[in-house]
Amino acid sequence: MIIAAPGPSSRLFGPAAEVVGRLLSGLNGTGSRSLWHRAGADVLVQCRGFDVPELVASGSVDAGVTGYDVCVEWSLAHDEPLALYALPATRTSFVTYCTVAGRKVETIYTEYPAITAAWLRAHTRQNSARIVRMRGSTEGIIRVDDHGAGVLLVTSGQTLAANGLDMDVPLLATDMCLVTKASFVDRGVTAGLPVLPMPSFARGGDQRADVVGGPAHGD
Ligand SMILES: O=P(O)(O)OC[C@H]1O[C@H](OP(=O)(O)OP(=O)(O)O)[C@H](O)[C@@H]1O
Repeated sequence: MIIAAPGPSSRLFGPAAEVVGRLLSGLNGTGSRSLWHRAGADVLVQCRGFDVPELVASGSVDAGVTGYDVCVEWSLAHDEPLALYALPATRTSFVTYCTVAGRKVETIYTEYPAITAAWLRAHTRQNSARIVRMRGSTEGIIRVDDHGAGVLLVTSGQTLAANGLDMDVPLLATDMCLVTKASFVDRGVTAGLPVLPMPSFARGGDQRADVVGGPAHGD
């Protein structure tokens, strides 16, 4: 089996290494410059966390470890379900809508355009808002645009506060998860892991802004 996981340049490397070490026994040297490693009959390939869902969906790897947020974003953007499984919590963060109280929001800056669009559709809220895609570090532009809001990752909340963003609504909780194709069957790697559903606003059922379990930021 080939498993993809965030490499040493990723903020998820530490938490991912811990999880992957439990999934694949006999791994060595995962912090070196080598981005592939043998573990008995299995192989670990290291990459950017946000590329893991694509590698899984394409069949290039059998399974991946990355953030639940990244998997949900990929599934919504590609209209393709993936099988997501909860792993032990390492560092839970929240994908959060934020702005400055009282603003008339016209633009939403986000690294989650598909999640943002699904959430807006589910809540028939700010449907006319323009969505501008970013790769992170969105708080500054949100703050200086008088009609700006954002959907971004919040861990401690310190960055929100430091940039004067005082209104926030969590859309979903995120932590590390295991991802496979929906058709993938391997009792070994997924055994005993709870299945993670998509957020309710993306399922078309319960329309509340909910907080569903899962893992961080996939880079
Ligand atoms: O709530 P806090 O604990 O303050 O964390 C939130 C910050 O962390 C993330 O940034 P990251 O460190 O991943 O950098 P990037 O977004 O610029 O890639 C996120 O984009 C926020 O900017």
